[in-house]
Amino acid sequence: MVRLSTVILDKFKKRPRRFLREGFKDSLRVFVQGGAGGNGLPKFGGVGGKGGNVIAVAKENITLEQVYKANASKRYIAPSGRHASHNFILGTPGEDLKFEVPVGVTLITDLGKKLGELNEENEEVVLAKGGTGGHPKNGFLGVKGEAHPVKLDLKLIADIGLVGFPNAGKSTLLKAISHAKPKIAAYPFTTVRPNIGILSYKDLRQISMADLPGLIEGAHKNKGMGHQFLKHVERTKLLLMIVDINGFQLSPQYPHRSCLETVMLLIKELEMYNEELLKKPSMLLINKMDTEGSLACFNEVKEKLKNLKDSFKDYPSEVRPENTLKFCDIIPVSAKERPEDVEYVKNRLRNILDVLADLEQQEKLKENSEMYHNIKQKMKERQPVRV
Ligand SMILES: Nc1nc2c(ncn2[C@@H]2O[C@H](COP(=O)(O)OP(=O)(O)OP(=O)(O)O)[C@@H](O)[C@H]2O)c(=O)[nH]1
Repeated sequence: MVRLSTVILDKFKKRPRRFLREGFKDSLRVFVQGGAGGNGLPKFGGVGGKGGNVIAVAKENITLEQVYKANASKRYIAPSGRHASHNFILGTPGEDLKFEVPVGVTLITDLGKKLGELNEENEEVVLAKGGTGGHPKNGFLGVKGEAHPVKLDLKLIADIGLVGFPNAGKSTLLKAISHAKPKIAAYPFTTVRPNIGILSYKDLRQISMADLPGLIEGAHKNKGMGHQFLKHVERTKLLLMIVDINGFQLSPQYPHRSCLETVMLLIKELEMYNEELLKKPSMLLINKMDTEGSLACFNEVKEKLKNLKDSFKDYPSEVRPENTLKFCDIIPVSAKERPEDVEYVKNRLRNILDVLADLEQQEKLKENSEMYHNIKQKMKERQPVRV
């Protein structure tokens, strides 16, 4: 009887949701320890070998999931240096232990010290230094290597970060505009991990776009998946916000939000996460413009969207952000029904990114010429005095 009820209970037991089991890993905590230095040999003045360092090396096309699978113990301990001996008066140093991590990882200790950021293929950061070998100054005793846990915090590097509440059409747009194959369904939270799509242009220019899911009203209070994915926006050059012209309602117990309210709420969530995000260049897409009554609705809100800050006063504080994003473009589209809209958006995105790149270049040149000017000035001041 007991067995029977266990079997029945087992059947109805809430199963873990698939996405929770196979979740996208964007952080991993590992333990690193540099090798100990070998002892010296006082009798002959021998010096012990230095311990090996633990080094993280950035690689494209590798995920944190793979890093974890490659070493489930999550311990990286570099070999020690050899002791000095009669035959080898200088102990052989321990080899460095290198392991691969994805490009885009920031390495932080538990005390919050940032050890480095890996943004380019083959870049390296030393996570734990090996100890020095024993020599006269340390009494010929090898020193232990550094040892501490390190958090590998992955922030995707994409040119464009796509944000919107669930069901707005993020996946539909990403699929239409790039080669990505995200899941699409008529219910919220289909996307539970960031998807990256590549926008390819005829002249072979490529732009990456990350669909950042899971954002809902109240995410800053850790509702839903909270701000889990918003950290990825920090590294994008352009924010692409997408909202449904018909507004949004998470579920019947939540209020229905109009299109304008949705835009405000999204800005509010970004602001609550990091107000610096509001300084990013951005573009707003009003989606599902093929649905009934959408044009009338858009004509009604168009001006308000252009002068968003002026509309704030008409809305309660729960909806209203303190500041706003400045949209370079506000474009009505149908991501699902009108490929021409998608093509237009694709070209506008490229134009904005190209302009941004030009500005960045000019800024760099200005900085450089200022730097040269300063150097010249300083050199003049320090010219040797002729007697
Ligand atoms: N009529 C219409 N439906 C659309 C349009 N774009 C998306 N949809 C539909 O809206 C629903 C949600 O689309 P998704 O692309 O999955 O939305 P999402 O924002 O990625 O949703 P999450 O994965 O929950 O974050 C799907 O049923 C789509 O077919 C559009 O332009 N017009």
